[in-house]
Amino acid sequence: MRESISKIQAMEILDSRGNPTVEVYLELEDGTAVVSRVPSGASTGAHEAVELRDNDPSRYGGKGVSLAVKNVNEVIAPAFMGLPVTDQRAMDQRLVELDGDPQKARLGANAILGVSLAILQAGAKVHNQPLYRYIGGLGAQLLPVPLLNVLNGGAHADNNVDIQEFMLVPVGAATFREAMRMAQETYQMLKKILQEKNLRTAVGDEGGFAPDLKSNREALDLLLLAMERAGLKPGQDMVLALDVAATEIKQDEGYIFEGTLKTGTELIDYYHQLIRDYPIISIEDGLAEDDWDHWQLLTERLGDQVQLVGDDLFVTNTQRIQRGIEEGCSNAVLIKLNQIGTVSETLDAIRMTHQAGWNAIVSHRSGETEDTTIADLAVAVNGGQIKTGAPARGERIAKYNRLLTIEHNDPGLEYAGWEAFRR
Ligand SMILES: O=C(O)[C@@H](CO)OP(=O)(O)O
Ligand SMILES: [Mg+2]
Repeated sequence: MRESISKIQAMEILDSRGNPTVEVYLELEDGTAVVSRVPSGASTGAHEAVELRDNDPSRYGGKGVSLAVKNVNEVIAPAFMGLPVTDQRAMDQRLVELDGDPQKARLGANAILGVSLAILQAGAKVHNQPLYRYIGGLGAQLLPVPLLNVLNGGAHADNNVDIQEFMLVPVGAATFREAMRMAQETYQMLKKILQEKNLRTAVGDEGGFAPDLKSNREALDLLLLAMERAGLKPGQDMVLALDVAATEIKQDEGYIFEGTLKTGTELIDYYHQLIRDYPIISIEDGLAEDDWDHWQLLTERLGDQVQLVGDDLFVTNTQRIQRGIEEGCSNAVLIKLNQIGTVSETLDAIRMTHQAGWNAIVSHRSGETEDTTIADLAVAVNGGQIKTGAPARGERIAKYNRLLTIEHNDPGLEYAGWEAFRR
């Protein structure tokens, strides 16, 4: 059969941080060939599927992925020869069973995801459809609002700012193209303002600037200034989103925030004041991955005023999302393919999230490649939002360019705009 797999071959390549990651080449009987590349996080959650690294200090300081590559070539490839790529769910199920470990620790989620993504791409080619149509069918109608990380702190930068990501959200644009122009002009203006103030314009892992600042509020003030000087109205044309990545600042007794130890409740008070003072539409990981009680309190207090996104809390895992829905923890889920390891399980996580009336935000990792699958995924599931870094650096731009192309080629799609936040 022409859609049967005739070759799967993995190799070690490098991600945007220069760390090794997995690339998978897959070929069908009829010669159709595809390549997938796997991303990698830095502020990873403890409950994520396992990214298999070699732990051999003589290669890449122990970060090599030759074991994961070997697992693809020697374990997965032989088990998939001759199988058709068009039943994604069956293929993913087979991958999950072949591994057998709930966290995919045996073969590695990086090995498994590489194959799952390659199968997805090959399936789209067999059907002669763009990836977003193949995944989403005729239901795919929305171009996502980009959440652009333009100022970095935390684990993604070498500065003294403790919120990991400050993001621009161009909700007021009429099209995706206009959203990118607004974001790009604000990003360039921010650079100019930093230069005027003699602040560093070095960038963090996702392309956002990483200046040393006195406080998180100073960062927010700079962003508002940049918007205004770019001719935009904060709160109308553009709003802000944060990823606190609070798991990274969690200690046994509380959270180390702005130099002092704070309780979960004090952090919630802080966010409350922050959303009164700034046009913030979304706060991700405001609390740590296992602090369910404070997540519940946060949602009770602020859930009707702001989007509260669980990233490390849920790790794209339906068991954890289910608990969050039952206990009223957050009202949105960050979606990362490599946190769970297969395309089908990722789609299940999105479906569960949407069924609860919550938002699903498709996201990159801080370590990325030129793979653009997440751009198509965001369109396919009508997620309405995508988080994929600054409007700079090739590996982030690749996703934005893919969305510009999709918009250009398919005038039937609509930019989500404010609607994305009114689920
Ligand atoms: O925390 C996050 O949301 C991500 C992506 O921005 O970072 P990392 O990939 O390092 O987990
Ligand atoms: Mg996060």
